Amino acid sequence: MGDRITVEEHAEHVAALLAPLRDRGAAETVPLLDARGRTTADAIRSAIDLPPFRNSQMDGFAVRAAEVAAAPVALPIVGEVAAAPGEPPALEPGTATRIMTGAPIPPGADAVVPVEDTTVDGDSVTIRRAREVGEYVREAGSDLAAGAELLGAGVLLESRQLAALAASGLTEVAVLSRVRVAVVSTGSELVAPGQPLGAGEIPDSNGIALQAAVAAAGAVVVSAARVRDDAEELRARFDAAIDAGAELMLTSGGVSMGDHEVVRDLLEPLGAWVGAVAMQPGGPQATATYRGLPVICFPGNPVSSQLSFALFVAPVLREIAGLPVARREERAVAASVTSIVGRRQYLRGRRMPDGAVEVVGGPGSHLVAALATADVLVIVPEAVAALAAGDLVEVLEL
Ligand SMILES: Nc1nc2c(c(=O)[nH]1)N[C@H]1C(S)=C(S)[C@@H](COP(=O)(O)OP(=O)(O)OC[C@H]3O[C@@H](n4cnc5c(N)ncnc54)[C@H](O)[C@@H]3O)O[C@H]1N2
Ligand code: MOO
Repeated sequence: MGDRITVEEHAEHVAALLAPLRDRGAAETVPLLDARGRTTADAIRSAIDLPPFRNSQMDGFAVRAAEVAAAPVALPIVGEVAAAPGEPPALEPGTATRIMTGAPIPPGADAVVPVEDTTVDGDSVTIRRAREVGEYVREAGSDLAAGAELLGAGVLLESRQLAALAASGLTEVAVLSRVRVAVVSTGSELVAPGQPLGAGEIPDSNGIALQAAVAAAGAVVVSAARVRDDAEELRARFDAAIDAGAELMLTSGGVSMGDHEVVRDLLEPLGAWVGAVAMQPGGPQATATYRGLPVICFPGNPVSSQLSFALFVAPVLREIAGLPVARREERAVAASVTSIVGRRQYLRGRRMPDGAVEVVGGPGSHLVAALATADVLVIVPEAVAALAAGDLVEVLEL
């Protein structure tokens, strides 16, 4: 392991390795309910007017505005139109038609008087308030005309965009395809979460964290596994992941200085970069290509591995998926903290109602439970040895 490289140098290195994933240009068509959180691949035009027909905005009476201008005016009630299939008959001059919200406006009517402004007496209605032409009438295409752009390309689909697609009669949408990722947890001590723990064993929490984080970054996990500290087992797992369609491999563990560093053992002879980044947690890192595909290797400690994904891989995957990048902001630290000069320290923090940020847990990279109570990373620059309560720090939203 040579000199430590900077966080920015490592980020650039990872981004360069992942650059080929940006040019996939691939799209896939998915049902609307599978499209939430995905990004449109193309601009989409509505084939129909929104709303599709002229309809009432109120429960009330469809009238000719000119006939009620001198309100109060009594008109005979002729017929009723509900929000239901079918075309209403034309409004006879000198009459009013009962109408419900969303019901088609009868031909000839040009205004709706809400029921609150009327008095009904048998078959007659007294319109107590005049209305302008067009009042409470929702014109066809007044939201969006047929043929107009409903959504642009690169739009993140949330429930409101899906509603607009459904309203225009679509059942599916072309979205950017997701980067296919393999997650490999290395370590002979690892067992599946929930398995009884033998002596020296721990649950594989990095596997869960990384799979969930990959999905949150808009990519998809196509292969997830644990391997023991055995380079051939890791090789077989990479080969299986490639068979499963993986375009990117992420590993945790096995990159530091011990005697059983499986990631180093397999990848260093293949030309991997294995080194150290001037940060804590997350110092030991590695990058490689395996059979032409990028492999990004995170240190095994749970905080280190989650943090490394968030800093180096998530921004690239999110950009590819069209998702917004994590927010950074400045906050005052609630209490004094110390740091290691020469390392960028990523402390775990929680934003407080008064706007300050409190550091939770210690700096240790094994503190998986404390990380779960954090909502930001508190970034202490390399040159800073200590911060006093009230000092401003940059925080990165988790
Ligand atoms: N002599 C040195 N020792 C270590 C150094 C160093 O520079 N010199 N760096 C330390 C730092 S910092 C880190 S971080 C770790 C990184 O080591 P590895 O990437 O080789 O990770 P492992 O040794 O495999 O595991 C470290 C730690 O994390 C636990 N772990 C691993 N995988 C998982 C998982 N999937 N889920 C939950 N926990 C996991 C593992 O049991 C270890 O406790 O090296 C230090 N040592
Ligand atoms: O850098 Mo290690 O990730 O501190 O624990």
